Amino acid sequence: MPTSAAEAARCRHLVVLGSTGSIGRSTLEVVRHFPDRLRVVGLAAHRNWPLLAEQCREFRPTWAVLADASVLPQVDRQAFPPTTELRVGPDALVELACAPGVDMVVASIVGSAGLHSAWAALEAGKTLALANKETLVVAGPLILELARNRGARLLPVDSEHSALFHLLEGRDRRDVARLILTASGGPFRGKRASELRAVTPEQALQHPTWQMGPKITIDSATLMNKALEVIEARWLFDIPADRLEVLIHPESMVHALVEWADGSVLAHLSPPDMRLPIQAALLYPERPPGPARRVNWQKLGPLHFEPPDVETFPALTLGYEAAQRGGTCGAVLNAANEAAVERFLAGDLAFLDIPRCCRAVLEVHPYEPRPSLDRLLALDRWARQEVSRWTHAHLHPIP
Ligand SMILES: NC(=O)C1=CN([C@@H]2O[C@H](COP(=O)(O)OP(=O)(O)OC[C@H]3O[C@@H](n4cnc5c(N)ncnc54)[C@H](OP(=O)(O)O)[C@@H]3O)[C@@H](O)[C@H]2O)C=CC1
Ligand SMILES: CC(=O)[C@@H](O)[C@H](O)COP(=O)(O)O
Ligand SMILES: [Mn+2]
Repeated sequence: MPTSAAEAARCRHLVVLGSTGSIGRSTLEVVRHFPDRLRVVGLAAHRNWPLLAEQCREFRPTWAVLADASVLPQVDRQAFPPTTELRVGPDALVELACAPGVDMVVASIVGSAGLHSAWAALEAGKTLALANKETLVVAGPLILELARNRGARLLPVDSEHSALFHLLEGRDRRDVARLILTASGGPFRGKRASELRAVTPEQALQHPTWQMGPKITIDSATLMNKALEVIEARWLFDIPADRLEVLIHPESMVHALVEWADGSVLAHLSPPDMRLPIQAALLYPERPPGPARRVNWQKLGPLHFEPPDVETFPALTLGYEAAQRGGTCGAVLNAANEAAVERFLAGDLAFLDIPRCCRAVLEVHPYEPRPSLDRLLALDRWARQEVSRWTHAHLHPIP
């Protein structure tokens, strides 16, 4: 806790949305490391009330939210400290995102379910530490316009985008030739499509370098994560898709590179540890020593780079197409992918069907170049129904 008035004034008041997930838990590790600089005033989860209660007992926030109200009958209110007000439902989540006295909102809910609360935080002028890439994939231009209009700062947490944000800071964007995002290649790097027909969720959930939640881990295996990141970067850095490149880098030590017009390249290196980009956002613009692992240059060994295999991993091509066309494409691709990943994890869809199904939905969707937020949300619902139809029409036993 801050000990003087000066320290208290420097202390940032945080709300962590999705505190029970992988990014949420890493965020709380960073907070634990900086008790004088960061104070948690609100925590939110979907249904995992035992972990939320444990986090509340440690961090003593003013508010806690469970976004899924149907979990309420199971909740033991005595598990929460009496000083924490527990609220339930999606409206409570949105209210928490714009609560008074909150400086920064960490958006670490997974999927487009995180969009409303991220939007509310920006609308209220809060600084948004954005891990939830789907918010920008679905509604990038609207989100950036909102942030501009409200004078709200948007700090990327996604490791590649955090790296690019810091590499580009203070530089003249007109001198950028290309932005390069690295990808680990996932657990199936080097495989041919014919070897991936019978992939199980357990195999696809074995990420080689990062410990993450299930949805993004499957996205890494299909390379859809990089597809979403191309769209995220397209809006965040206002750069056309043909100047965004993806490079497979299995060590996940280099997160992004900026190639300047004169041919020089700046790279961002750190071990694969999300506590670093999270800390960079929470304490921005300062970079004090924190809990993240550091590069050991003596033991680092060789770093490898290779082009992505888009024949085996066609999701990446979908990302480029959606980034180029813009409009409704991001929302439709994202929702189709979320629904397809859910079905794959449930055993209803084969691994190779994830990008096939996404392409089919993207191709038949009623494209609009400048959709409203309501239209994007309607298309999100529509795309999920289309995935259901597609799955039923293509039902075949998974070998
Ligand atoms: N994990 C990582 O290293 C990285 C993640 N990201 C991005 O960060 C986001 C979070 O990822 P990750 O932490 O891995 O995901 P997890 O699945 O680990 O955590 C998701 C969190 O969101 C909550 N949640 C899920 N659905 C809802 C909902 N409908 N309403 C409210 N809350 C909900 C979960 O609550 P509950 O526990 O109760 O289910 C949980 O707290 C994603 O957008 C991902 O792409 C980006 C870069 C790296
Ligand atoms: C940690 C992070 O930012 C993830 O988005 C990561 O990039 C996923 O790994 P892949 O590089 O395999 O997609
Ligand atoms: Mn990333």
